[in-house]
Amino acid sequence: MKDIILESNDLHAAYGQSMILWGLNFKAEKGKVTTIMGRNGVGKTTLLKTIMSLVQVSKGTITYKGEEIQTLPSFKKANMGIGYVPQGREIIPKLTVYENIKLGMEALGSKSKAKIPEDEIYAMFPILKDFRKRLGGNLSGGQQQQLAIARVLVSNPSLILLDEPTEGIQPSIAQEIGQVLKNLAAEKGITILLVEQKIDFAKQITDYYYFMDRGRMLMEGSKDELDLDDIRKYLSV
Ligand SMILES: Nc1ncnc2c1ncn2[C@@H]1O[C@H](COP(=O)(O)OP(=O)(O)OP(=O)(O)O)[C@@H](O)[C@H]1O
Repeated sequence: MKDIILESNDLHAAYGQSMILWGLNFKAEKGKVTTIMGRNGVGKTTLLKTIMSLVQVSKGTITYKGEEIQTLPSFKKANMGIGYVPQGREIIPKLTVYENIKLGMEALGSKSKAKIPEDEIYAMFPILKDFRKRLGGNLSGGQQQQLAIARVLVSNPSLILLDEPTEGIQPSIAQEIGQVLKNLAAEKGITILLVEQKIDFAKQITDYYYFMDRGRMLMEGSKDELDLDDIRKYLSV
């Protein structure tokens, strides 16, 4: 049987009176990359925010490692091993690269040790080692994205949610980031839930796809089942 880490059932979420997620069902399997695609404004970011309790669930459930988590606060979810890399990265511009990474470690508390130590992080993203003392705000978009992933990694996640990590970054860095994410899933068993609009990036790393439309899942399938040309057409309509 597949080892499902995260699952939603009949998930509804709204901003005030405006319902955005309308009974959404999906699953993310352990150690796999699950990608949610869909046109602008269909609710992809809202879904990740709802998983993190930044938007409240109005109906339905979210289950993480067999436990219902839809009513838990964000910090608790972070402590349970759910890492979130939001759109726009949200690194602290006035702190150095090292200090930004340290913030991720501090989230663990003094007793725990990062399972992925700093050395390993620097091996994944060598540029962060070179720029350890540089201010976060002085990094390029791609370097900031790498830093945001590094910061989440030192907090020992079992699951990482990423919101359009390739937005506004050059293709060669996007490819490097894709390779790191793929390795984290395949070698460390970390589950990746990715929101992405760029099909060429998604194709590089995805095991299973979902396509969202107006707050519902419209289509799903494994990388072998889906015809990516059809998807391309659908996304560009
Ligand atoms: N804070 C908010 N308050 C009210 N409505 C919002 C808020 N944030 C987003 N929305 C609306 O919710 C809908 C879904 O937005 P969301 O950002 O989740 O879509 P998305 O699929 O991630 O799109 P994009 O790719 O453009 O980020 C949109 O109609 C958007 O205008």
